[in-house]
Amino acid sequence: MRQTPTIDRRGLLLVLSSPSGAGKTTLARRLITADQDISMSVSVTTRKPRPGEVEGQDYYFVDDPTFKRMADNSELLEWAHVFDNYYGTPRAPVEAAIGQGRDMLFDIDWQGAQQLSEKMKHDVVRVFILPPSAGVLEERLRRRAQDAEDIVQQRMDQAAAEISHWPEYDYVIVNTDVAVSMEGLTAILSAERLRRERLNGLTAFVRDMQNQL
Ligand SMILES: Nc1ncnc2c1ncn2[C@@H]1O[C@H](COP(=O)(O)OP(=O)(O)OP(=O)(O)O)[C@@H](O)[C@H]1O
Ligand SMILES: Nc1nc2c(ncn2[C@@H]2O[C@H](COP(=O)(O)O)[C@@H](O)[C@H]2O)c(=O)[nH]1
Repeated sequence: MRQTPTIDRRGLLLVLSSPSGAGKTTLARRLITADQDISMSVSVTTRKPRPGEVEGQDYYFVDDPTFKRMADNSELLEWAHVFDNYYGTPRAPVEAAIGQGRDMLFDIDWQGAQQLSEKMKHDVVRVFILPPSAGVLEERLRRRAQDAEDIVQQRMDQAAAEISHWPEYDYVIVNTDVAVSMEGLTAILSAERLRRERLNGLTAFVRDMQNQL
């Protein structure tokens, strides 16, 4: 059997944003399980853990002074104030992954997506997840049953503002059915991995071939 040659490439940063409850955490978890070549960026947050959330897996849960110190020391690649709490992306794992040609997945809001795009423009692929309707969004927030009523209401109140950022993204997926959304997401990832600009081993590969011709 003929083998496809391996061509070195830069890692990419796949960003998922959406109004709260549209399903990005659900899609992110599935993608991480299905694809061994992408790993999750674990954010730091001052939010309290939800039932079942695991330290170091869902988030690094810290207090306000710790978050401030990390931001002041440039340990965060981006950070934002979202729904009365601070959230940020630790810098070191992202820089290591990119250099080693590994991909990273981000579940961050539009402010984080903007900051990441400014800093690492060509490495970032942005996907906006929309719910099928406002009614379904509210239903999902309630069915998750992990936030108090006032928090669900606050997130619904913010949904229109969040959604207004969709034109800043490279792709948009309407998350009606998880399996169909996953097909879209994996297609995006496969195509983006093949982009010529990311294949930094391509020049050497082609030159070798030309020398053999
Ligand atoms: N396509 C779908 N069909 C039905 N339910 C879904 C779908 N996608 C996600 N859900 C459910 O909707 C709820 C919210 O999903 P999830 O927590 O993934 O949203 P999120 O966008 O990550 O929210 P947040 O921004 O608050 O973290 C969960 O209970 C999840 O199981
Ligand atoms: N800018 C950033 N936004 C982040 C980060 N981690 C999560 N988030 C976003 O916050 C809201 C709320 O999340 P929840 O877990 O409390 O429901 C959601 O939109 C996330 O995408 C981050 O590091 N930076």
